[in-house]
Amino acid sequence: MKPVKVGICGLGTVGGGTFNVLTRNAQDIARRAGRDIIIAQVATRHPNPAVDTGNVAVTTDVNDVINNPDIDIVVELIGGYTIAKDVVLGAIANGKHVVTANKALIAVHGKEIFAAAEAKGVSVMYEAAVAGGIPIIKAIREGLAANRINWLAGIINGTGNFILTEMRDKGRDFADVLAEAQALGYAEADPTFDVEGIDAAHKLTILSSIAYGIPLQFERCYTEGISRITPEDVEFATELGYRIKHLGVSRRTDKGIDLRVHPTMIPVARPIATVDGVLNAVMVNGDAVGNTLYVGAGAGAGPTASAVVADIIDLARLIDAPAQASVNHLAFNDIQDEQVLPMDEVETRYYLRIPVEDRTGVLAGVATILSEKGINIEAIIQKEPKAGESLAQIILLTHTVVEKQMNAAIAAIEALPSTVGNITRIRVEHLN
Ligand SMILES: NC(=O)C1=CN([C@@H]2O[C@H](COP(=O)(O)OP(=O)(O)OC[C@H]3O[C@@H](n4cnc5c(N)ncnc54)[C@H](O)[C@@H]3O)[C@@H](O)[C@H]2O)C=CC1
Ligand SMILES: N[C@@H](CC=O)C(=O)O
Ligand code: NA
Repeated sequence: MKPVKVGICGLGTVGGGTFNVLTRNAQDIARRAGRDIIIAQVATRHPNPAVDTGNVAVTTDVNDVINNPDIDIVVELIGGYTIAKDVVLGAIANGKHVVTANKALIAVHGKEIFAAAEAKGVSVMYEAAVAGGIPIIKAIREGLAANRINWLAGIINGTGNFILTEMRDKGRDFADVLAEAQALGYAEADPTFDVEGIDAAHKLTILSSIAYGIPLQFERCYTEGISRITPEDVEFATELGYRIKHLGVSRRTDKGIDLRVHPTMIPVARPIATVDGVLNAVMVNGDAVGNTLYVGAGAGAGPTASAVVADIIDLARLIDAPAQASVNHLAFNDIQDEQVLPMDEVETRYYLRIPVEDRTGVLAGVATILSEKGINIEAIIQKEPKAGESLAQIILLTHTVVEKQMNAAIAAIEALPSTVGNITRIRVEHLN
């Protein structure tokens, strides 16, 4: 059978990994695809010392790849919304299939991109865009296709999980661990995307769309990062039998889809709570299957290339088939607009850390406000001031409460004369 020819745009961490995996595993890949897959051309601004491009044509102009009549599949591994979008739309316009790892592009411009692809009868594949090497898109879109998905929750940013793990296990400094994640090729070009939760929100947007058949709506995803987590909270969480993880959570509720990314305390007994380092993990609950859990490396050259190459193989196998043979870009034929629950309406449990004056009656004052707001306390501890300090801390866990009630309670407790400074709030999920 005629070989399939691939053009790779971007030869950085993921592009380099993709080149190397396609080359190293060429024989097995050909056996799986039913034909040879050949790298016809590469476009990159900078050479990658980890890659020997050998006889493959290398250019600095992506248009050479997009307009190369020999190329069947364009692989976009540049990142960002500008050149990457031109590459993807240009390739589609030229009737080429596309593989991308670019979650920002899919989450924000996916609607336009998929419409263009469908009009041209080509496919855009993006398994690497969510949870790196974990085949989570395939799992939800195909493996769980029989189910009504009730909820999903995941550690979907490798950089963030690596930072939290190193801070907890080795007491390392946030900035120092982030620099290491950048050196290892885990972080985004702009690392605030990792630490402020934007990257995880891109991924949750994509996962939720394919899980529930709703539009991609990144702008409606509540997003909070990990930059304000303190070593103190990590320590108290451990003492209470929890781990702090940066989680993307989406859930079908009577009032709409709950869509949020934020630091989350999870009981240590849940398997996802002990998924550490650059590993990602996604739990998906379907009405027929129950709970399922997927774990693997969420970032880095090899793991991400694993997903990119799997998409290339899927495309190569179906390259002569009619467009209808391919799975829908977002899993459903009809995308239905369901309301995304405003954050104020979300119901969850909470951890609060309240810095207070060290005197009697303070704990009772806090408990009274919570009771007035209808908030039930599950556990409460008062920590004496550390040596040389004057502030005590009240640490508490609540039962489930609506976010707006919790906001009102926090405002009232912060207004008490005995409260000194801001309250830290971390949402708690039991995931069962
Ligand atoms: N690094 C990772 O672990 C993962 C990255 N991704 C996504 O993969 C994509 C690529 O990320 P990385 O490989 O980490 O980035 P990178 O910065 O290592 O590589 C980007 C590559 O694009 C090239 N490039 C930039 N502008 C170009 C232009 N105008 N023309 C031709 N080449 C150009 C650069 O020379 C470089 O080779 C991004 O969308 C990222 O979000 C997805 C999953 C994991
Ligand atoms: N920066 C991302 C890369 C993979 O998507 C991450 O750290 O998860
Ligand atoms: Na994936």
